[in-house]
Amino acid sequence: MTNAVTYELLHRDKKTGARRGVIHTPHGDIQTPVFMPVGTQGAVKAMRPEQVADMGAEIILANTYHLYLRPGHEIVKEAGGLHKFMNWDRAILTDSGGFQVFSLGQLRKITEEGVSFQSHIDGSRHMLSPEKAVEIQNALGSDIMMAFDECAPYPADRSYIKDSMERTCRWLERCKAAHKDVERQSLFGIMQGGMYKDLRRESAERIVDMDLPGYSIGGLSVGEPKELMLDILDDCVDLLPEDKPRYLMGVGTPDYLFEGVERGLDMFDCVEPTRIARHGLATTSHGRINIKNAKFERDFTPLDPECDCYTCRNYSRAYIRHMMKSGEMMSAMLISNHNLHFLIHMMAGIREAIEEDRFTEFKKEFYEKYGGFK
Ligand SMILES: CNc1nc2c(CC[C@H]3O[C@@H](OC)[C@H](O)[C@@H]3O)c3nc(N)[nH]c(=O)c3cc2[nH]1
Ligand SMILES: [Zn+2]
Repeated sequence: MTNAVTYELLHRDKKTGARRGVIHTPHGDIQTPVFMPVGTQGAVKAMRPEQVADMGAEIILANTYHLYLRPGHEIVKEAGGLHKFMNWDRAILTDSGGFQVFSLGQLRKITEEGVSFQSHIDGSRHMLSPEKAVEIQNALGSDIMMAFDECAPYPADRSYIKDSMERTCRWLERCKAAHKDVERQSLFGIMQGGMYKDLRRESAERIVDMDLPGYSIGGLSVGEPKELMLDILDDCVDLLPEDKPRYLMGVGTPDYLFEGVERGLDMFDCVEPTRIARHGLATTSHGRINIKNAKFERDFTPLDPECDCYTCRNYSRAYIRHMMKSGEMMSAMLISNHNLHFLIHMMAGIREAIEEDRFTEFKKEFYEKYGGFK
Protein backbone atom coordinates (compact mmCIF):
# COMPACT_ATOMS: atom_id res chain seq x y z
CA MET A 1 0.00 0.00 0.00
CA THR A 2 1.99 3.05 -1.16
CA ASN A 3 0.90 6.51 -0.12
CA ALA A 4 -0.11 8.88 -2.94
CA VAL A 5 2.33 11.46 -1.58
CA THR A 6 5.88 10.70 -0.40
CA TYR A 7 8.82 12.87 0.69
CA GLU A 8 12.48 12.56 -0.29
CA LEU A 9 15.10 14.51 1.71
CA LEU A 10 17.88 15.62 -0.68
CA HIS A 11 20.10 17.84 1.41
CA ARG A 12 20.18 19.61 4.74
CA ASP A 13 21.96 22.93 5.31
CA LYS A 14 25.13 22.51 7.37
CA LYS A 15 24.49 25.50 9.66
CA THR A 16 20.70 25.68 10.10
CA GLY A 17 17.64 23.42 10.09
CA ALA A 18 16.93 24.35 6.47
CA ARG A 19 16.33 21.31 4.26
CA ARG A 20 15.98 20.65 0.55
CA GLY A 21 13.64 17.91 -0.63
CA VAL A 22 11.13 16.69 -3.20
CA ILE A 23 7.51 15.72 -2.63
CA HIS A 24 6.30 13.08 -5.09
CA THR A 25 2.58 13.29 -5.89
CA PRO A 26 0.23 11.69 -8.48
CA HIS A 27 0.28 15.08 -10.26
CA GLY A 28 4.02 15.57 -10.37
CA ASP A 29 6.95 16.39 -8.14
CA ILE A 30 7.20 19.43 -5.86
CA GLN A 31 10.63 20.87 -5.14
CA THR A 32 10.86 22.01 -1.51
CA PRO A 33 10.93 24.35 0.30
CA VAL A 34 7.89 25.48 -1.65
CA PHE A 35 5.51 28.44 -1.57
CA MET A 36 1.99 27.39 -2.64
CA PRO A 37 -0.23 29.99 -4.35
CA VAL A 38 -3.72 30.01 -2.86
CA GLY A 39 -6.72 29.42 -5.13
CA THR A 40 -9.36 29.26 -2.39
CA GLN A 41 -12.47 29.08 -4.62
CA GLY A 42 -10.83 27.22 -7.50
CA ALA A 43 -8.76 30.00 -9.03
CA VAL A 44 -5.64 31.90 -8.04
CA LYS A 45 -7.27 35.33 -8.13
CA ALA A 46 -6.67 37.33 -11.33
CA MET A 47 -4.40 34.61 -12.70
CA ARG A 48 -4.87 31.98 -15.42
CA PRO A 49 -3.50 28.49 -14.56
CA GLU A 50 -0.96 28.61 -17.44
CA GLN A 51 0.56 31.77 -15.97
CA VAL A 52 0.80 30.16 -12.51
CA ALA A 53 2.44 27.08 -14.05
CA ASP A 54 4.78 29.16 -16.27
CA MET A 55 6.21 30.97 -13.26
CA GLY A 56 7.14 27.60 -11.78
CA ALA A 57 4.34 26.82 -9.32
CA GLU A 58 4.07 23.05 -8.88
CA ILE A 59 1.19 23.00 -6.38
CA ILE A 60 -1.70 25.30 -5.52
CA LEU A 61 -4.29 25.37 -2.75
CA ALA A 62 -8.07 25.24 -2.84
CA ASN A 63 -10.53 25.21 0.00
CA THR A 64 -13.04 22.57 1.07
CA TYR A 65 -15.37 24.98 2.88
CA HIS A 66 -15.69 27.36 -0.07
CA LEU A 67 -16.03 24.69 -2.79
CA TYR A 68 -18.57 22.75 -0.72
CA LEU A 69 -20.77 25.83 -0.37
CA ARG A 70 -20.26 26.91 -3.97
CA PRO A 71 -20.53 25.33 -6.54
CA GLY A 72 -20.82 22.15 -4.40
CA HIS A 73 -18.41 19.19 -4.38
CA GLU A 74 -20.83 16.99 -6.37
CA ILE A 75 -20.70 19.42 -9.29
CA VAL A 76 -16.89 19.49 -9.18
CA LYS A 77 -16.91 15.67 -9.10
CA GLU A 78 -19.29 15.53 -12.10
CA ALA A 79 -16.91 17.87 -13.93
CA GLY A 80 -14.20 15.24 -13.51
CA GLY A 81 -12.67 16.56 -10.29
CA LEU A 82 -10.99 19.83 -9.34
CA HIS A 83 -7.91 19.41 -11.58
CA LYS A 84 -10.15 19.14 -14.66
CA PHE A 85 -12.69 21.72 -13.45
CA MET A 86 -10.05 24.43 -12.95
CA ASN A 87 -7.74 23.29 -15.77
CA TRP A 88 -4.74 22.68 -13.47
CA ASP A 89 -2.85 19.42 -14.08
CA ARG A 90 -0.22 19.79 -11.37
CA ALA A 91 -0.62 19.08 -7.65
CA ILE A 92 -3.47 20.47 -5.54
CA LEU A 93 -3.70 20.69 -1.75
CA THR A 94 -7.15 21.29 -0.30
CA ASP A 95 -7.50 22.80 3.11
CA SER A 96 -10.22 21.21 5.22
CA GLY A 97 -12.26 24.26 6.08
CA GLY A 98 -11.18 24.04 9.73
CA PHE A 99 -9.93 27.60 9.59
CA GLN A 100 -12.96 28.98 7.77
CA VAL A 101 -15.72 27.53 9.93
CA PHE A 102 -13.90 28.73 13.03
CA SER A 103 -13.48 32.24 11.71
CA LEU A 104 -17.25 32.44 11.19
CA GLY A 105 -17.54 33.41 14.86
CA GLN A 106 -21.16 33.56 16.06
CA LEU A 107 -22.43 31.78 12.95
CA ARG A 108 -21.07 28.41 14.11
CA LYS A 109 -21.49 25.85 16.89
CA ILE A 110 -18.86 23.25 17.77
CA THR A 111 -19.78 19.79 19.10
CA GLU A 112 -17.93 16.47 19.22
CA GLU A 113 -19.74 15.56 15.97
CA GLY A 114 -18.37 18.55 14.09
CA VAL A 115 -19.25 22.17 13.39
CA SER A 116 -22.69 23.41 12.43
CA PHE A 117 -22.57 26.79 10.74
CA GLN A 118 -24.46 29.25 8.62
CA SER A 119 -23.20 29.82 5.10
CA HIS A 120 -21.56 33.24 4.68
CA ILE A 121 -23.13 33.24 1.20
CA ASP A 122 -26.86 32.72 1.82
CA GLY A 123 -27.22 31.99 5.53
CA SER A 124 -28.23 28.34 4.90
CA ARG A 125 -27.37 25.92 7.70
CA HIS A 126 -24.69 23.23 7.28
CA MET A 127 -22.67 20.75 9.31
CA LEU A 128 -19.01 20.02 8.60
CA SER A 129 -17.65 16.91 10.30
CA PRO A 130 -14.39 15.00 9.85
CA GLU A 131 -16.25 12.47 7.68
CA LYS A 132 -17.91 15.21 5.62
CA ALA A 133 -14.61 17.06 5.11
CA VAL A 134 -13.03 13.83 3.85
CA GLU A 135 -16.01 13.07 1.57
CA ILE A 136 -15.78 16.56 0.04
CA GLN A 137 -12.02 16.31 -0.55
CA ASN A 138 -12.42 12.81 -2.03
CA ALA A 139 -14.91 14.33 -4.48
CA LEU A 140 -12.58 17.22 -5.29
CA GLY A 141 -9.74 14.75 -5.94
CA SER A 142 -6.92 16.86 -4.45
CA ASP A 143 -3.55 15.14 -4.06
CA ILE A 144 -3.14 16.35 -0.46
CA MET A 145 -6.18 16.58 1.84
CA MET A 146 -5.92 18.43 5.14
CA ALA A 147 -7.62 16.88 8.16
CA PHE A 148 -10.67 18.61 9.64
CA ASP A 149 -9.36 20.51 12.62
CA GLU A 150 -10.08 23.44 14.85
CA CYS A 151 -7.76 26.35 14.25
CA ALA A 152 -8.12 27.75 17.77
CA PRO A 153 -8.31 31.53 18.18
CA TYR A 154 -5.49 33.67 19.64
CA PRO A 155 -5.34 34.46 22.48
CA ALA A 156 -7.13 31.59 24.18
CA ASP A 157 -6.75 30.13 27.67
CA ARG A 158 -5.01 26.85 28.26
CA SER A 159 -8.09 24.83 29.13
CA TYR A 160 -9.82 25.86 25.89
CA ILE A 161 -6.74 25.01 23.83
CA LYS A 162 -6.31 21.66 25.60
CA ASP A 163 -9.92 20.60 24.96
CA SER A 164 -9.76 21.86 21.38
CA MET A 165 -6.46 20.10 20.62
CA GLU A 166 -7.73 16.83 22.08
CA ARG A 167 -10.92 17.05 20.01
CA THR A 168 -8.85 17.80 16.89
CA CYS A 169 -6.84 14.61 17.60
CA ARG A 170 -10.09 12.60 17.86
CA TRP A 171 -11.30 14.21 14.64
CA LEU A 172 -8.04 13.19 12.96
CA GLU A 173 -8.67 9.54 13.90
CA ARG A 174 -12.09 9.87 12.25
CA CYS A 175 -10.63 11.53 9.13
CA LYS A 176 -8.11 8.71 8.82
CA ALA A 177 -10.84 6.06 9.23
CA ALA A 178 -13.03 7.79 6.64
CA HIS A 179 -10.33 8.18 3.97
CA LYS A 180 -10.08 4.95 1.97
CA ASP A 181 -8.11 5.52 -1.23
CA VAL A 182 -4.70 6.35 0.26
CA GLU A 183 -2.96 5.56 -3.04
CA ARG A 184 -4.84 8.33 -4.86
CA GLN A 185 -4.92 11.06 -2.19
CA SER A 186 -2.87 11.61 0.95
CA LEU A 187 -4.34 12.87 4.23
CA PHE A 188 -2.11 15.24 6.22
CA GLY A 189 -2.52 15.65 9.99
CA ILE A 190 -2.50 19.08 11.63
CA MET A 191 -0.71 19.91 14.89
CA GLN A 192 -2.60 22.25 17.17
CA GLY A 193 -1.99 23.33 20.78
CA GLY A 194 -2.12 27.13 20.56
CA MET A 195 0.86 28.88 22.15
CA TYR A 196 1.39 26.14 24.78
CA LYS A 197 4.55 24.14 24.05
CA ASP A 198 3.50 21.15 26.17
CA LEU A 199 0.15 20.93 24.37
CA ARG A 200 1.93 21.19 21.02
CA ARG A 201 4.21 18.31 22.10
CA GLU A 202 1.20 16.21 23.09
CA SER A 203 -0.55 17.01 19.80
CA ALA A 204 2.58 16.07 17.84
CA GLU A 205 2.96 12.74 19.65
CA ARG A 206 -0.65 11.77 19.00
CA ILE A 207 -0.80 12.74 15.33
CA VAL A 208 2.64 11.29 14.50
CA ASP A 209 1.49 8.00 16.06
CA MET A 210 -1.16 7.82 13.34
CA ASP A 211 1.64 7.49 10.77
CA LEU A 212 0.17 9.82 8.13
CA PRO A 213 2.02 10.75 4.89
CA GLY A 214 2.54 14.37 5.93
CA TYR A 215 1.91 16.89 8.69
CA SER A 216 1.24 20.58 9.13
CA ILE A 217 1.59 23.05 11.96
CA GLY A 218 -1.77 24.79 12.38
CA GLY A 219 -3.07 27.36 14.81
CA LEU A 220 -0.35 29.88 13.96
CA SER A 221 -0.35 33.06 11.91
CA VAL A 222 -3.58 33.90 13.71
CA GLY A 223 -2.55 37.33 14.99
CA GLU A 224 0.13 36.31 17.50
CA PRO A 225 3.34 38.41 17.69
CA LYS A 226 6.11 37.26 15.34
CA GLU A 227 8.51 36.42 18.21
CA LEU A 228 5.86 34.20 19.77
CA MET A 229 5.30 32.28 16.53
CA LEU A 230 9.04 31.80 16.06
CA ASP A 231 9.43 30.68 19.68
CA ILE A 232 6.68 28.06 19.20
CA LEU A 233 8.27 26.91 15.94
CA ASP A 234 11.69 26.59 17.60
CA ASP A 235 10.09 24.04 19.86
CA CYS A 236 7.75 22.08 17.65
CA VAL A 237 9.04 21.68 14.07
CA ASP A 238 11.43 18.89 15.03
CA LEU A 239 8.60 16.99 16.72
CA LEU A 240 7.35 16.15 13.20
CA PRO A 241 8.92 13.21 11.33
CA GLU A 242 12.04 13.96 9.26
CA ASP A 243 10.92 11.66 6.45
CA LYS A 244 7.63 13.45 5.77
CA PRO A 245 6.65 16.90 4.49
CA ARG A 246 6.24 19.61 7.12
CA TYR A 247 3.74 22.36 6.20
CA LEU A 248 3.29 25.67 8.03
CA MET A 249 -0.26 26.84 7.28
CA GLY A 250 -1.06 30.40 6.31
CA VAL A 251 2.53 31.66 6.11
CA GLY A 252 3.56 34.01 4.65
CA THR A 253 5.51 37.06 3.76
CA PRO A 254 9.20 36.85 2.76
CA ASP A 255 10.58 37.24 6.31
CA TYR A 256 8.34 34.50 7.71
CA LEU A 257 9.26 32.22 4.80
CA PHE A 258 12.97 32.59 5.53
CA GLU A 259 12.39 31.99 9.27
CA GLY A 260 10.22 28.95 8.54
CA VAL A 261 12.73 27.44 6.11
CA GLU A 262 15.53 28.01 8.61
CA ARG A 263 13.61 25.87 11.13
CA GLY A 264 13.18 22.95 8.76
CA LEU A 265 9.74 23.59 7.27
CA ASP A 266 9.03 22.49 3.69
CA MET A 267 5.65 23.92 2.60
CA PHE A 268 4.02 27.33 2.96
CA ASP A 269 0.84 29.02 1.72
CA CYS A 270 -0.50 32.55 1.99
CA VAL A 271 -3.17 34.64 0.29
CA GLU A 272 -1.00 37.74 0.71
CA PRO A 273 0.71 38.03 -2.70
CA THR A 274 -2.61 38.27 -4.58
CA ARG A 275 -4.54 39.98 -1.77
CA ILE A 276 -2.11 42.91 -1.40
CA ALA A 277 -1.88 43.14 -5.22
CA ARG A 278 -5.57 44.09 -5.34
CA HIS A 279 -4.71 47.01 -3.05
CA GLY A 280 -1.84 48.17 -5.26
CA LEU A 281 0.98 46.76 -3.11
CA ALA A 282 3.91 45.11 -4.88
CA THR A 283 6.68 43.10 -3.22
CA THR A 284 10.08 44.01 -4.70
CA SER A 285 13.69 43.08 -3.90
CA HIS A 286 13.98 46.45 -2.13
CA GLY A 287 10.84 46.10 -0.02
CA ARG A 288 7.19 46.79 -0.68
CA ILE A 289 5.91 49.65 -2.83
CA ASN A 290 2.42 51.10 -3.02
CA ILE A 291 1.85 51.78 -6.70
CA LYS A 292 -0.86 54.36 -5.91
CA ASN A 293 1.85 56.71 -4.59
CA ALA A 294 2.08 59.93 -6.65
CA LYS A 295 5.86 59.53 -6.91
CA PHE A 296 5.28 56.77 -9.52
CA GLU A 297 3.25 59.00 -11.87
CA ARG A 298 6.18 59.51 -14.26
CA ASP A 299 8.20 56.48 -13.20
CA PHE A 300 8.71 54.46 -16.41
CA THR A 301 10.84 51.73 -14.75
CA PRO A 302 9.43 48.26 -13.92
CA LEU A 303 7.95 47.37 -10.50
CA ASP A 304 11.23 45.63 -9.69
CA PRO A 305 14.29 46.30 -11.89
CA GLU A 306 15.74 42.93 -10.79
CA CYS A 307 12.64 40.93 -11.77
CA ASP A 308 12.18 39.16 -15.11
CA CYS A 309 8.46 38.40 -14.77
CA TYR A 310 5.92 39.16 -17.52
CA THR A 311 4.79 42.32 -15.69
CA CYS A 312 8.32 43.69 -15.17
CA ARG A 313 9.36 42.88 -18.74
CA ASN A 314 6.41 44.71 -20.34
CA TYR A 315 4.95 47.43 -18.10
CA SER A 316 6.11 50.46 -16.14
CA ARG A 317 5.19 51.64 -12.66
CA ALA A 318 3.47 54.64 -14.28
CA TYR A 319 1.24 52.39 -16.37
CA ILE A 320 0.36 50.06 -13.49
CA ARG A 321 -0.36 53.09 -11.28
CA HIS A 322 -2.68 54.41 -14.02
CA MET A 323 -4.43 51.01 -14.19
CA MET A 324 -4.86 51.04 -10.40
CA LYS A 325 -6.11 54.66 -10.25
CA SER A 326 -8.59 54.07 -13.07
CA GLY A 327 -9.96 50.91 -11.46
CA GLU A 328 -8.86 48.65 -14.31
CA MET A 329 -8.73 44.88 -13.48
CA MET A 330 -5.40 44.89 -15.30
CA SER A 331 -3.74 46.32 -12.17
CA ALA A 332 -4.71 43.27 -10.08
CA MET A 333 -3.64 40.96 -12.93
CA LEU A 334 -0.23 42.57 -13.38
CA ILE A 335 0.66 43.04 -9.70
CA SER A 336 -0.62 39.56 -8.71
CA ASN A 337 1.51 38.06 -11.46
CA HIS A 338 4.57 39.91 -10.21
CA ASN A 339 3.99 39.24 -6.49
CA LEU A 340 3.53 35.50 -7.04
CA HIS A 341 6.52 35.33 -9.37
CA PHE A 342 8.60 37.16 -6.76
CA LEU A 343 7.84 34.60 -4.03
CA ILE A 344 8.14 31.56 -6.32
CA HIS A 345 11.49 32.90 -7.56
CA MET A 346 12.63 33.68 -4.01
CA MET A 347 11.93 30.07 -3.00
CA ALA A 348 13.96 28.82 -5.99
CA GLY A 349 16.83 30.95 -4.69
CA ILE A 350 16.39 29.49 -1.21
CA ARG A 351 16.46 25.92 -2.59
CA GLU A 352 19.66 26.64 -4.50
CA ALA A 353 21.25 28.28 -1.44
CA ILE A 354 20.47 25.22 0.70
CA GLU A 355 22.00 22.91 -1.92
CA GLU A 356 25.17 25.00 -1.83
CA ASP A 357 25.25 25.34 2.00
CA ARG A 358 24.93 29.11 1.82
CA PHE A 359 21.37 29.60 3.13
CA THR A 360 22.51 31.95 5.94
CA GLU A 361 24.40 34.16 3.50
CA PHE A 362 21.46 34.17 1.05
CA LYS A 363 19.07 35.18 3.85
CA LYS A 364 21.41 37.98 4.97
CA GLU A 365 21.76 39.32 1.39
CA PHE A 366 17.99 39.25 0.93
CA TYR A 367 17.27 41.05 4.22
CA GLU A 368 19.90 43.75 3.49
CA LYS A 369 18.26 44.59 0.14
CA TYR A 370 14.66 44.10 1.20
CA GLY A 371 15.05 46.31 4.26
CA GLY A 372 12.78 46.36 7.28
CA PHE A 373 9.84 44.01 7.11
CA LYS A 374 6.29 45.25 7.49
C1 LIG B 1 -3.44 33.09 7.41
N1 LIG B 1 -3.11 32.36 8.59
C2 LIG B 1 -3.51 31.08 8.71
N2 LIG B 1 -4.13 30.37 7.73
C3 LIG B 1 -4.40 29.16 8.28
C4 LIG B 1 -5.07 28.05 7.72
C5 LIG B 1 -5.42 28.03 6.25
C6 LIG B 1 -6.41 29.04 5.84
C7 LIG B 1 -7.00 28.72 4.47
O1 LIG B 1 -7.95 29.73 4.20
C8 LIG B 1 -7.61 30.42 3.02
O2 LIG B 1 -6.80 31.54 3.31
C9 LIG B 1 -7.33 32.43 4.28
C10 LIG B 1 -6.82 29.45 2.23
O3 LIG B 1 -7.66 28.54 1.55
C11 LIG B 1 -6.00 28.76 3.32
O4 LIG B 1 -5.64 27.46 2.96
C12 LIG B 1 -5.33 26.94 8.57
N3 LIG B 1 -6.06 25.87 8.08
C13 LIG B 1 -6.34 24.83 8.90
N4 LIG B 1 -7.07 23.78 8.45
N5 LIG B 1 -5.92 24.78 10.22
C14 LIG B 1 -5.17 25.78 10.75
O5 LIG B 1 -4.78 25.70 11.93
C15 LIG B 1 -4.87 26.94 9.92
C16 LIG B 1 -4.16 28.04 10.45
C17 LIG B 1 -3.94 29.15 9.62
N6 LIG B 1 -3.36 30.36 9.86
ZN1 LIG C 1 8.15 41.27 -11.72
